[in-house]
Amino acid sequence: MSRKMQPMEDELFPSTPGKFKDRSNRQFHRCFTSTSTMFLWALFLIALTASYLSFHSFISTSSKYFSTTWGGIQWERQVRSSAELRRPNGVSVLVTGAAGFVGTHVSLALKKRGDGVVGLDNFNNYYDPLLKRDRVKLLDSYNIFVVEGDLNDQRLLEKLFDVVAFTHVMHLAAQAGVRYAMENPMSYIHSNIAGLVTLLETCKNADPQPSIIWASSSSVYGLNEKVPFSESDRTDQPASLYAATKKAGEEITHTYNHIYGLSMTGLRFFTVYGPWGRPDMAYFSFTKNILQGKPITVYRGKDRVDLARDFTYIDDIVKGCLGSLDTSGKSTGSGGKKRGPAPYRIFNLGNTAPVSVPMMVNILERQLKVKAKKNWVEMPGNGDVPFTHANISSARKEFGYKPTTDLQTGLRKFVRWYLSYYGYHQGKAL
Ligand SMILES: O=C(O)[C@H]1O[C@H](OP(=O)(O)OP(=O)(O)OC[C@H]2O[C@@H](n3ccc(=O)[nH]c3=O)[C@H](O)[C@@H]2O)[C@H](O)[C@@H](O)[C@H]1O
Repeated sequence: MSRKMQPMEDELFPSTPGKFKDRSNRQFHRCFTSTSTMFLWALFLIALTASYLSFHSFISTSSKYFSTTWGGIQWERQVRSSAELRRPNGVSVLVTGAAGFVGTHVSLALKKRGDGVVGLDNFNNYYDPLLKRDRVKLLDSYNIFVVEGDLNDQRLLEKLFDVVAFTHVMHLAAQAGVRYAMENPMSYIHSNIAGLVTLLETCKNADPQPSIIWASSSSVYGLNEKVPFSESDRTDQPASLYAATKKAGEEITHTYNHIYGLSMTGLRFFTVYGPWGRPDMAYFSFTKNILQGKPITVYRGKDRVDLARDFTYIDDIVKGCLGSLDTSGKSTGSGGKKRGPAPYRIFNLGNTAPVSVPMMVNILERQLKVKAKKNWVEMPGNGDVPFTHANISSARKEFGYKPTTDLQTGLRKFVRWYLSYYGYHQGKAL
């Protein structure tokens, strides 16, 4: 090694100064040539490494969100069969978030009246994915096919529109939960902003364009103090990132309505509850804890003021979803071009009868015949609002929306479902 190195050292540091210039010139060229070659090689290696890394991160990001399980003749057959109409003038609906709480109920209701339904869900683990799988088993028994995939997978969305000319999209997929936004803010951007835009991009290009009905939220009213909340009230003071993404959704859908002629209906749901509900919500987690003899945390406002919600039963919400779908009016564009103005609507879907959280706990205690162990805690500043109360006159006028289930009746149905789903043995819910 050292012997091989010797000549090169000699060349670089000549022992005869007089010959230095000549040799150094030649050497300079050779040196320059080899430096530039090395430089090019280094560049090449850097580029190679960078492209490997970005490809690797693309693959891992994609595999996190995009499932490759879709496609193929059998898959297309399932999609088509699920979308088949079984009534004259039926509609074919793509339901996003079909394995979710509201998505499951709406899919069933559409199918039962003879409409074609195809579901889409990414089965994320925000809460127990087993519950989602069980909901899908129920849907499957009604021949509703739920495609596993992410809203941000535009190729999948385009494929679905290639296979079925959906007349409507019932867009219920979202990152839900008000307080979780502090833990995982980016999941809200991924689903409620990026996912929404990907869906709208696909819908705007579809020919024919579908009409879109989608889930906004009562949380957009944020710190609004005027009661009951009307659609024309202020919605520029969100109290959580969740609320902010839903409000952004209302603005984004307006843009697509304005530029591309997509018919848009946003539904502001008020604390929806019922059988097959979301385990992260208070009425659900309280039930679990009460049955297991564990304490529950009940938030209170300043000066020990009770918090209140306009709890709305799932069957009433389903009626509101179908009513708004049936009156949604057509999109006017095609191939990404608007041909005329299309409907842009926003509706509150609430119960118009707020109930305090301690009262909700009280009803649960009576239904479960178990006393709750309550920890009273001042409402942390984590996105909650003190109360919600819907004015539903717009929805009533447009499509006869009229909620009929009070909290007591609705919670009785929920508790019956909960006990049959999770089982109840020797005083312990499983
Ligand atoms: O209408 C909506 O648009 C939203 O409704 C729902 O949000 P919220 O109305 O906040 O429901 P939820 O979490 O059940 O808390 C209910 C009450 O219990 C209180 N609460 C909550 C948890 C707890 O441990 N203790 C407690 O007192 C809490 O302070 C609150 O007063 C959906 O989750 C949300 O995704 C969105 O759809």
